[in-house]
Order: sequence, then structure tokens, then C-alpha cells
Amino acid sequence: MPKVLIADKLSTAAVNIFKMRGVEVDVKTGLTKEELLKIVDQYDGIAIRSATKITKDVIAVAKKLKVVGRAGIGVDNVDIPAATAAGVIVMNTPFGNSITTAEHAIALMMALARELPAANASTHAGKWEKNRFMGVELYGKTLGLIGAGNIGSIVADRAKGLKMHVVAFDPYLSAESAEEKGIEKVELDDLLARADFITLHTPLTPETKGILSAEALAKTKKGVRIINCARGGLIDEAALKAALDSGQVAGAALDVFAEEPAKANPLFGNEKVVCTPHLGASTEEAQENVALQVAEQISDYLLTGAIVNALNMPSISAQEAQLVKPWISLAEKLGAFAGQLTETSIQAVEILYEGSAAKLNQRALTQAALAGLLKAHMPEVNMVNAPLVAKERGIKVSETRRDQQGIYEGYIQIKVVTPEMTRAVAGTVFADGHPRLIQVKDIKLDAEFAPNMIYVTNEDKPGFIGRLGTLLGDTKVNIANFTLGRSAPGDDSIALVQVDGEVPQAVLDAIRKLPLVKSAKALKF
Ligand SMILES: NC(=O)c1ccc[n+]([C@@H]2O[C@H](COP(=O)([O-])OP(=O)(O)OC[C@H]3O[C@@H](n4cnc5c(N)ncnc54)[C@H](O)[C@@H]3O)[C@@H](O)[C@H]2O)c1
Ligand SMILES: O=C(O)[C@H](O)COP(=O)(O)O
Repeated sequence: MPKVLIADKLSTAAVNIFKMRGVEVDVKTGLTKEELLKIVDQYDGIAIRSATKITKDVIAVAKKLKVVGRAGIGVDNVDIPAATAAGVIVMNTPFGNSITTAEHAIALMMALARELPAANASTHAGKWEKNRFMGVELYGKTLGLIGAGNIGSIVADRAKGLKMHVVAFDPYLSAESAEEKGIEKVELDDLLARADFITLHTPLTPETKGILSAEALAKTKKGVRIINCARGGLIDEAALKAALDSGQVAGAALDVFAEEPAKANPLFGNEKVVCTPHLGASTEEAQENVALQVAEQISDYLLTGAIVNALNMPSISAQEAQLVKPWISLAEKLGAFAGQLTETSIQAVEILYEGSAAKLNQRALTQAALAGLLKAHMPEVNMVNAPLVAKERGIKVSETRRDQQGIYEGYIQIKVVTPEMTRAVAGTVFADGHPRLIQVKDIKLDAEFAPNMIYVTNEDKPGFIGRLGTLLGDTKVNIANFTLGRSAPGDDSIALVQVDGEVPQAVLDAIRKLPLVKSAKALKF
């Protein structure tokens, strides 16, 4: 039974889902890094929010870990490259808290416009300072969105309901989509110059870090009000403090901070600043949504192989996972076969998907094929990081789909191009769900994959099979299966021998010395 750790405060809905699905679950929130490092190796999955940091060193000791599920959107607390390198899938729940967060942004905008927190505190203090608080209307004002994705778009929709004019800076927002949403797409400088309110809704990336810098703040309309419900690092906090002090910025409402938990911050204590402790996603509805989703997603992956909302793997539905599983195994084994026969650098990999194989999730199959291929010489490669490793090594990967042409309902062929040669191997999945090797170079054969095999190329002349069988018998290597193939009588031929147990080097050397043998290699699957 897979075991999952819930490391941040999640709705109890998550525990119930895990239990119902047959996943063992521990809830241990508020762990220090040292505490997490001590226990993380027990778990196949971890469910988190924004508090727990899944760093490189956590991943390094989490030997069983297969999936990190973020009950929420931002994954900047997860080292995705490290997870990818370790074959750990990172998932989030990209829509579960968007409405809630957009509503928080609108709430902060209103609080800022009418100084609600200060007025509330003053009233509670019995001061009745009716003349102290003079707000501004939202009606007719320009709202500048930096980032118009899921949350930004909902904010825009609500702001239009308040009769605001919405402009957005988002390089990835198409003109058509902007028009559909009733948003005016603008450049950043234009937005800074025109917006009465600016609200941030981008992820924190190297491009967006400090997008509201001192320089950007200097370009804003005097008296602008700023709302940040996205990520702390988007605003240069020291520059914002200076802009508030100079009156360039009339107010800021912040739910997120450069350092969290924010116990001390240069903006704290400033009455023009409204703060909430990263509450954007904190409603009963959103927390129920994200907890349910993340628990379902983690359970699905651990129990069925289905992948939803992963940031480092293509999606595969549960139904698809069932169908694609034996083909993934085939693709990986074909890759492993070709990889073990390849002793030089690889220039290109061409993968052909024919018939029923062409209708399956091609990205997953290609990732499996690449993983098998590269793992032969780089054991750290896995299905998740294989495309990246191939890219880093300059291996050109191409895929072709073709309708059924041959005798097999479906098959996969992997061609590996090296500076010396091009080697093609192909296989299929039989009705019993077992992958079969059906072609090596141009030679047709029919062989199952086994944990230990000997691959021999030889001249097709009488006497070879007997000598090989005798040698293996004499050296106590038990033959489980023996498959032969040749391009034409008397031509090049190959023998694939399934054996029980590892093949000793001395036996391989002896095979290589047999008459008619051109090469011999031990293969492992
Ligand atoms: N405060 C909270 O509790 C809370 C809750 C949920 C989400 N968030 C955060 O809100 C942010 C937005 O979430 P979302 O679901 O809308 O994400 P999203 O991916 O749907 O949208 C992000 C948008 O930012 C745009 N973008 C990317 N780089 C940009 C750049 N350099 N300049 C301008 N725009 C750029 C993208 O094109 C995209 O449209 C994330 O950082 C997320 O972590 C915070
Ligand atoms: O990215 C998110 O989903 C938000 O920042 C919410 O974070 P939380 O789950 O820690 O409240």
C-alpha cells in the first residue's frame, strides 16, 4: 500500500480521500527541515501547501518518493529541477483556489480604497474619526493587471462588474483572448503610466522577480495603489517603502511577502499598507477543493499511474494509463535494448508509432523510450527527466505516427543514429500484455524481454547453435529461451538467449571466441 505524508495544513477531505482510495496517510504538519529529512524516506507521496519546502536535499533522501502534490497553485517551494532529475512528479491544483484568491485581491483593493483596516481599528478604539478616512471610488478607475492568467482573468471579470477599465500586461496573453475577456492588452510601461490600481497575478520567475522595482514604481501614476496576492518577490519591498514615503504610491495591500512567514518586514507598521498573512487561498471552499483534488491526483498516480496537472510530465488519464502501461514498458525496453547496444554518442533518436501505438499518449511513450535508452549509460535518467537529459546532450528526438501498415495491430520502432551507424529496433505488445521484440536492425524475430539476456550476432552457418548451447551448458548458464533471426539464409543473423541469472564476464568472453560469432553482449532488462 503506498504511503503519503500530508506535511501542511490541509482540509480533512484529503485524509478521507487517501483512506478511501487505499493509500496509507500520515499527517505531520509544522515539521522543521531536519524533522522532515528524518522521515521523508518512508513516503511515496507528499502533499503540501506553501509552507513546506521540498528542496534538493529533501528529494535526495526521499528514496521512495514518486510524487509531490501541491494543494494550491504556486510551486516555488518545490525544487522542480531536482524532483525531475530524481523522477519525482510534481503536481499542483491550478484552478481550485483561483476564485477565492481573485476575491481576496478584490477585497484588498476595496480595503485599500477605503482604508478599511485602519478605520476598523480606529472605530474599535472608540475614536470615531469620521473626518480622518477619505477614500477613493473604484468606479471608472483603471485597473492594471500584471499577469492575466486564471486569477488575473477572474479579477478582471469582477473589476469590470465594478465598472473599472482593465488593462493588462502579460506577454503570453493573445490579443484574441484579451478581447474576449474585455481586457486592453498593453505594455508594462503603458500600464504603469495609466493604472490607478495595479494588481499582480504572475508566478515568481526570473523574469517577474522584482517586476515592480524602484525604476518601475517611478513610472507609475502618482497616487497609484498596489495589490499583491501573487508572490512576495514580485515587488522590491524597500523600493515600495520609499515610494509610499514619497507619496508616489498612495497605498499597498499585500498578502504575500519576500520572506514568509513574514514576522518582520520593512512595510509593517506603515498605515498605508494593508497586510494579510498569505490568506489568498484561505476559504473553506478553496481549501476543500484543493485538498480533494490533490488527494485524488496523488492517489490516482500512485495507484493507477494516471497523471493530472503535473508540471514535469504529460497528463495521462486513469483509463489511458491502463492502456498505455504495457506500451510504456515496451518503449522503455526497446530503448534499453538499443541503449545497451550503443557504445558511442547518440546524435538522434527517431521513433515511429504505428497502428494502435499511434493512438496512445505519444509524449509518455517517447519519454519512456528515451529513459530506457539513456539509462543504459546514465543510471540517474528516468522517465521524467529523460527529455531534458536528451536535450542537454544535443540528441535530436523526432516522432512519427502512422496508421497500421504491417501485420501487427500496433508497434513501436526506435531508430538510434550515432556517428557510426543507425540501429533500429522494434516491438509490439501481444494480447497477453507482454512486450515483444519483433525487429533488430532489419532482422525479424519474436522474443520476450527477460531480466538477463545474451545478444549474439553471428554468421548464419551450421554449427553455431550447438556450440553456443554446449558452452552455456558447460559453464552452468541455464537457457530459459532461445530466439534466432536472420535477414536471409547464410546472411547476418542474431541470437537472443534468455538465461537464468547474470552472465559471467568469462562466459561472454568465451562466446566471443566461438567460431562464426561476430559479437556478444549481456543485456539486462
Ligand atoms: N496569495 C495566495 O494565496 C495565492 C493563491 C493562489 C495563487 N497565488 C499565486 O498567484 C499567481 C497567479 O496564479 P494563476 O493561477 O493566475 O497563474 P496562471 O499561470 O494562470 O497565470 C499567470 C499569468 O502570468 C503570466 N506571466 C508569466 N510571466 C509573465 C511576465 N513576465 N510578465 C507578465 N505576465 C507574465 C502568464 O502568461 C499567465 O497568464 C501565482 O504566483 C500563484 O502562486 C497566490
Ligand atoms: O499558490 C497558491 O496556491 C497560494 O499561494 C496558496 O498558498 P497556501 O496553500 O499556502 O495558502
